[in-house]
Amino acid sequence: MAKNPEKRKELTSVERRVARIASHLLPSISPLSPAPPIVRSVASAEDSYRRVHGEVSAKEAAWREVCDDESGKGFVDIIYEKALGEGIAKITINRPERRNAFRPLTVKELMRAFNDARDDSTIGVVILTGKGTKAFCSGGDQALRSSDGYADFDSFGRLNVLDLQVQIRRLPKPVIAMVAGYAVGGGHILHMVCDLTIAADNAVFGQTGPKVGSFDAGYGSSIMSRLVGPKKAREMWFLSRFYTAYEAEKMGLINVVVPLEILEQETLKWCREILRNSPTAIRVLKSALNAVDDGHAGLQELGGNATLIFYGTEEANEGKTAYMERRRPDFSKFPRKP
Ligand SMILES: CC(C)(COP(=O)(O)OP(=O)(O)OC[C@H]1O[C@@H](n2cnc3c(N)ncnc32)[C@H](O)[C@@H]1OP(=O)(O)O)[C@@H](O)C(=O)NCCC(=O)NCCSC(=O)c1cc(O)c2ccccc2c1O
Repeated sequence: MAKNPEKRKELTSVERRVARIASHLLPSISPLSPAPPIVRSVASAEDSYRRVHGEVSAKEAAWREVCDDESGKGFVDIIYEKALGEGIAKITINRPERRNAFRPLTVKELMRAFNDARDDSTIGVVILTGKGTKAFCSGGDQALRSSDGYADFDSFGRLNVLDLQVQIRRLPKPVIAMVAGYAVGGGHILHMVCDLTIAADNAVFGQTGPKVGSFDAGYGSSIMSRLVGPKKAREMWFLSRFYTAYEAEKMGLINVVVPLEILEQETLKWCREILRNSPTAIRVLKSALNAVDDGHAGLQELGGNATLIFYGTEEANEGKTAYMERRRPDFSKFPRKP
């Protein structure tokens, strides 16, 4: 035992730290001994991390409908809402009589709402969902399918949901798919391009393309393969079966399954947890997690974030100020960090 009181204090502090770390670790399990019951230690339940950050509220949100955006066109196929006093936007596909199948107009409105949520600096997270409990989205409206895509009010067809997929992927805020009922066909791809998926226990997931003469060889294939692995992705596309929420969770296709009755409550909790965290950290992480798969476009997004952060520094400001003052910039005081 150290005699010096300072040294003794230091030793005690080290011992306490080691004990705290040890309490977070599971005991090692010998292959011969039965697995010990996993007991959550009181210490870890009351650690400083939890004391500081604590639980988020599970209260209902006070939704305020956004009836229009700067285009002044209003919304017909979607409902766009923002939670009063919270940084949460909710975009709902509102065609329940068609199991929330999308037509070109639906997609255009979704893009306008996502654009608004992106530009609104009070919004930190966006929920995408479907009206009612029977479907999140059943994909493209097959009644409007023509030889060149989907046509509603135009004399030509479109596959404009592909632009929406890219928009969600590049949105610098997390997008959460809140899924009740069917998420199939192009609707299944929409949940996959979202950052997180929270599913009700009645949710059903799957691709239908090969049964209805369609396929998505873009994100619909590549992201799926990333999520569930190449073998399972082949199974999902080639057989075009449907999967329960629990099967989807096991496959890594979604984040969590909750009872239908608490779907929105749980989604709001996830939103609130995200909103407590650093928006810049979340923004850069989203682009970093996508960068490797999105090639040049992914790097551009990640690189743009680096520029955005750099513009806030004194070093970057010296460059701009020198230009404005018609003088040579002096970067000599900025360290070349190791
Ligand atoms: C989703 C279902 C499994 C639900 O079955 P359920 O028995 O519960 O309900 P009904 O079948 O009776 O449907 C009620 C009502 O809704 C209509 N409806 C449902 N889905 C659609 C739809 N996608 N298009 C049009 N209409 C739909 C249905 O006809 C009923 O109407 P009533 O008038 O009879 O009441 C089941 O509905 C189902 O299997 N739906 C079809 C799913 C599907 O195949 N979707 C299309 C896949 S292809 C696609 O989405 C797609 C779109 C794109 O834009 C792409 C772009 C680029 C590449 C690929 C794309 C792509 O693949």
